[in-house]
Amino acid sequence: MIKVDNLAYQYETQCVLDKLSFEVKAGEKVVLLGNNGSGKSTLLRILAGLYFGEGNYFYKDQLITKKSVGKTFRKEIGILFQNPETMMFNPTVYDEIAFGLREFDVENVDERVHAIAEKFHLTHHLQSSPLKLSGGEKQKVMLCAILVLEPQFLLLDEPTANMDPKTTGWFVDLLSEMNITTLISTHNISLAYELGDRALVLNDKHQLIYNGEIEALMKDKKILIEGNLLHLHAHKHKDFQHSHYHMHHF
Ligand SMILES: Nc1ncnc2c1ncn2[C@@H]1O[C@H](COP(=O)(O)OP(=O)(O)OP(=O)(O)O)[C@@H](O)[C@H]1O
Repeated sequence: MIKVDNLAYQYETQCVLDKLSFEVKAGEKVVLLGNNGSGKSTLLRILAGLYFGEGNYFYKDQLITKKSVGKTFRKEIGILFQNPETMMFNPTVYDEIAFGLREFDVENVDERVHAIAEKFHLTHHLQSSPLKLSGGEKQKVMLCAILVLEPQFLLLDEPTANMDPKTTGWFVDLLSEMNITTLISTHNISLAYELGDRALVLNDKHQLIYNGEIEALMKDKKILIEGNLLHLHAHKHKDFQHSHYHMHHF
């Protein structure tokens, strides 16, 4: 579905993605792991056609450049930002969900908005201002606004960051039911298992240091440490000092 070849990106003089190459095949659910600032959000924005880096990015074998990005690409790719508020600009939840449908001249807007709101348990909020909802509810509204367009490639940036355990469980089930190619960034390594089959790991030097099965990653201490997913912690219990590895779940 997508192929990235030697992709690099820098903000002014700071390199934040260093020559990444990987593919995501149609139907796959891939988890993107890495420390704060390793470049995950930037990568997702490039894949959504919002930023353009060096190297090549192909979507369905088409080279994506500023010039080649068209309406079909925009409709087929859905991106959920880490902070949902940055995507909200409509007066009601209804309008927020309907916005993309109207923009792309999709038929039966009202029917579609109500159907997805019901699935997401948001019907009672349809006339509310989206900004007045809780963090987790805002995330749900923006996810609805994306999914109602039936995207083919879904980019999710820390989608569970604002969700409580129950909503996170609901979200994991939703994701596994959906048959959409997905790349999802998270810090929560224990969730990685439930969110996808394959993992990509970025290190602090913004390089791709792992591309493979999540199960094998969990056993690869070297990569887990380099990706800051595992740390050696020293503890003191009374007079006894010891240290052990500790997995970072959040
Ligand atoms: N608009 C910007 N201008 C300049 N630097 C930026 C900009 N956005 C991000 N950066 C820098 O680029 C680097 C990568 O940021 P990015 O948000 O892609 O990382 P991340 O892996 O998503 O981090 P986090 O896990 O904290 O969300 C960081 O050092 C960040 O400070």
